[in-house]
Amino acid sequence: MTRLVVVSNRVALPNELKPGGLAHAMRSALREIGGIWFGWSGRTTSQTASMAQIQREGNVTFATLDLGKRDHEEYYAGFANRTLWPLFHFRPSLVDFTRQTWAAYRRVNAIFAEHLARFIEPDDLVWIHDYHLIPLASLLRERGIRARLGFFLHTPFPPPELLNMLPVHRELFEALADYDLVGFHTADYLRAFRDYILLEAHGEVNDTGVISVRGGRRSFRAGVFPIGIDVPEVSNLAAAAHAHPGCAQLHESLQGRALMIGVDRLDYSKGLPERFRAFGRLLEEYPEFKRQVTFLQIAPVSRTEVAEYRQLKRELERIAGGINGRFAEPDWTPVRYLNNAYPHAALTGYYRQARVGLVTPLRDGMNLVAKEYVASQDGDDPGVLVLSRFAGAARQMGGAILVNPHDQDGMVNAMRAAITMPLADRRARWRELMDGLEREDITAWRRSFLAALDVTAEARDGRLAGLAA
Ligand SMILES: O=P(O)(O)OC[C@H]1O[C@H](O[C@H]2O[C@H](CO)[C@@H](O)[C@H](O)[C@H]2O)[C@H](O)[C@@H](O)[C@@H]1O
Ligand SMILES: O=c1ccn([C@@H]2O[C@H](COP(=O)(O)OP(=O)(O)O)[C@@H](O)[C@H]2O)c(=O)[nH]1
Repeated sequence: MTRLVVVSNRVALPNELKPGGLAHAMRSALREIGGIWFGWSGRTTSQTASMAQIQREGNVTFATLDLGKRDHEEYYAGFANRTLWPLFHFRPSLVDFTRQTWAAYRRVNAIFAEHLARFIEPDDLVWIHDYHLIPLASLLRERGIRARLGFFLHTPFPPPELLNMLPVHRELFEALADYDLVGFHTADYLRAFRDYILLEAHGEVNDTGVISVRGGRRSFRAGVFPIGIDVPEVSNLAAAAHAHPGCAQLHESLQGRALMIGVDRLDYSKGLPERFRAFGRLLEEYPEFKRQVTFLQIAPVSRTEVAEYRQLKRELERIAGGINGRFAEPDWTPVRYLNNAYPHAALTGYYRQARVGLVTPLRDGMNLVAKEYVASQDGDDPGVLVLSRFAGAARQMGGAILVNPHDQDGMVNAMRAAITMPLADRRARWRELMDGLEREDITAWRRSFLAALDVTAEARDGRLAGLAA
């Protein structure tokens, strides 16, 4: 029987609240069909564990590993989040490359491969996620694993001119060819990947999308699979959220003022300083919004092991304090800035109360908050989404007001247009956006990727059988 084995650095263990789109998305996908989820436990110990811990919830088995302090620091906080994350988010000046963290990245991937190889069966579909685990297919193949291996990248994939700044780019990116299928959120990322293969890996892409490398000895596929959300689940939570005490308190505290909301991990890719400054400019240029609009930014801390994330936290405290110091009045605080994480039962209710959803990253693989905001609205009186053109979600969500977060005037105009948009326009935009969310939801994402992986590997086995005959 075919089993699904999901592998990711971040695992959403039962009853754990962990902000981050990948964990939320995989939780919904696995709950639907069951399977095994393997990854880091989220705990660091003195030494990386020699045994995976197993726990079960319904039809999902979680197998997780504690990472040693040094492995975690060099692999997760080091190569994954100080080298690859800024590189994939078009921030070369933040890229910090060392041979030491590169070695740790390969070491931890080899540990993952060693554990996984023990329980992968030949008929399994193995779905590996994100930039933490790029070398895993090669390491599993070296250990004799013949099962179907798929990889999905949740971040952007930048053009080759950026990627080739990484001293080890060939070794790292050519390893993607050992998967049967490589998936991206958008056609832009796929194009950049194909360009990389043509220019740097001397590969070829044929008319049917098959990519061949290593002088034609290895072929695989790559495709576009935009991640979605569980629309009815989010909509139902939002509709029921008025009963949630936190939602009722928020409603009362607004005293009829319009709410603008942002919900993001505290990450420099999310464009938070730009968003805060644009809100300050809005109040300066359009004083009629003073006392009429409140901006709530939920920004749970993230990756605090990395210095840039700690600096960003200080910067946002300074900007929010500056805006409040300048514009606040005894009974109105323009910016409410929170570092706590909230469960979906509360978040969906906050989204529903917000006249405007601000999702303005400088770069983002997809951005699920944009989709959750729309699915949480009341269709009779929906809010308006202001969305960065640099989020993968912008490729599917043309019904939002699209902005360039580097353009402060444009951001101010977009905020103003969103707050004042007439009901008929809000309804029309919302309907268009909801149609898209329902068409390309979490189930469609999971099904289309796994169906393509099934076909791809069958084709590969056919070729291998043909070669052997
Ligand atoms: O695991 P963390 O280091 O705490 O970070 C959380 C996740 O952040 C990134 O999420 C991405 O996946 C989302 C779903 O596809 C997508 O919408 C978003 O644009 C991405 O940023 C990261 O890629 C994950 O690996 C992390 O788990
Ligand atoms: O306090 C919070 C903040 C965020 N999230 C969730 O974290 C995910 C963020 O995913 P997104 O794709 O927007 O960005 P990422 O953090 O993965 O880069 C979304 O499902 C949010 O609802 C959450 O549950 N609680």
